[in-house]
Amino acid sequence: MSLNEAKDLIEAARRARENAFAPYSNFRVGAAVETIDGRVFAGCNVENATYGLTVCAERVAIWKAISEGARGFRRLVVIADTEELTPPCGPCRQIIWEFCGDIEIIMTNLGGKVETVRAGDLLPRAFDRRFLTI
Ligand SMILES: O=c1ccn([C@H]2C[C@H](O)[C@@H](CO)O2)c(=O)[nH]1
Ligand SMILES: [Zn+2]
Repeated sequence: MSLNEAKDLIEAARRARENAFAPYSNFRVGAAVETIDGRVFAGCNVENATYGLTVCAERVAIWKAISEGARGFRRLVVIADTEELTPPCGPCRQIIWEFCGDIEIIMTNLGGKVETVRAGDLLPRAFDRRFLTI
């Protein structure tokens, strides 16, 4: 992966972040996932007055992709306005593992700082379908 190649994906996440519905936390997040065949699906966090119903940007992006029939992902971008780059939360790590496996996760901020990490490093020894021997 070259960061240059990821420019469009980062831009998609940055644009999605502008749609964040975050009146409660004021913490705006964007995400974008790229399929193996090059399609991009982006999402933002969507909060709710019942706080626990809030959905993160990463899950919105992935569920948009899945609901459009996309399968097989290459990389995922998450963008927020933090100096220490914002990683996916615990529930999102599980969802990323379910649909994307050991994908490359690109974390970035509005200033252009970028770090990459693999999903498997964020969620070691994950529970997944391999354990469901039904
Ligand atoms: O990786 C993250 C971390 C947090 N949030 C959202 C959830 C909530 O709306 C707000 C504060 O946690 O940020 C995301 O969308 N993605
Ligand atoms: Zn999350």
